[in-house]
Amino acid sequence: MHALNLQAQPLSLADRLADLAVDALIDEADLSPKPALVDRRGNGAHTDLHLGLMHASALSLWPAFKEMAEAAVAIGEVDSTLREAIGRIGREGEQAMLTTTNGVNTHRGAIWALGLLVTAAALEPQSSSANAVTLRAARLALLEDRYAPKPLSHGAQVALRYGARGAREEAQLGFPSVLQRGLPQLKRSRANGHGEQNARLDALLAIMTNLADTCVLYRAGEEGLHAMQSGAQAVLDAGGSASLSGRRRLHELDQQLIALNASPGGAADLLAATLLLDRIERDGILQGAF
Ligand SMILES: CC(C)(COP(=O)(O)OP(=O)(O)OC[C@H]1O[C@@H](n2cnc3c(N)ncnc32)[C@H](O)[C@@H]1O)[C@@H](O)C(=O)NCCC(=O)NCCS
Ligand SMILES: Nc1ncnc2c1ncn2[C@@H]1O[C@H](COP(=O)(O)OP(=O)(O)OP(=O)(O)O)[C@@H](O)[C@H]1O
Repeated sequence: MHALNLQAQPLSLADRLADLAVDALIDEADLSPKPALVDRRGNGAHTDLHLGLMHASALSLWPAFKEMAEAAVAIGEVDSTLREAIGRIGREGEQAMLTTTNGVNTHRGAIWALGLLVTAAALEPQSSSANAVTLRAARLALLEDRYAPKPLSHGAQVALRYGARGAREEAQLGFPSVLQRGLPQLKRSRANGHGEQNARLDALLAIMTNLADTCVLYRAGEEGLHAMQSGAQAVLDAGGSASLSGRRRLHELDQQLIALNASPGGAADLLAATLLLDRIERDGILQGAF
């Protein structure tokens, strides 16, 4: 008779990266109080989203992130074959998301940003600094996907109206909002002893100070975008989320953005990207993986 083998199986690299991506999405959704976004307190400016839906959506994306990482390992270099493979997997992931949420867009931008980063990380797990991973992700984002449909998405409408190129440009430039805003602020606020949740809120605010968020532009135009950028800067200038006057400003910003219907969904995606890259830098990808 054989004894039952209860030893945990080591995770594959793709399993580990999919875990990290889903964790980053759940950490972003749970972080509270985020201005006008879905969080533990409520639905922010959204009528069709809630926290349970964000969690279910994040979990539904695990197979897509795993498959993207596997494609990176199998193909092994940044080329059109890999670009088109992850494009197809991303679209399938989006269908899984829409099936889970009954047609509501919970994570479209996140599939794009985190999908590229997971793929880039899996390509060279030994080279996993945020700089190196975002550079590979940018090279992938610059390649054309011949099979990508070109719908008149909200982002495309905003590009026509305001000239903002949104999620695609952010990735093609190597995620400057993450490298130059989110990650440095996360580290600064941690170093100042502000506590992890406040450091994450400050990182989100730092991203919001400068982002041309197409969700905000679509819903609230340039007035909404200005309110988001200047309001986020005011919170940081007042001492950030950990200070009493920063908290007051953050509450005002939340109220103002909700009144304008200006939900910064693009900034939320880039916070999730920041958390993913921070975790990869701190813990490595290979830990727990083979
Ligand atoms: C590039 C994407 C995001 C489409 O962009 P587009 O601007 O046309 O679309 P849409 O308005 O639907 O949404 C973009 C989403 O990006 C996020 N976002 C908004 N502004 C920004 C910004 N400045 N920076 C980063 N993300 C942003 C928001 O969550 C927003 O909802 C993507 O969905 C896409 O084209 N996918 C095709 C499939 C593919 O190639 N996938 C690759 C798998 S990794
Ligand atoms: N915590 C969050 N709350 C709200 N949106 C988020 C959050 N995290 C990420 N997002 C991003 O915001 C986007 C959803 O924004 P939005 O609802 O404005 O999208 P839309 O489909 O363009 O608009 P609408 O709902 O007006 O049709 C998603 O693509 C998602 O990636």
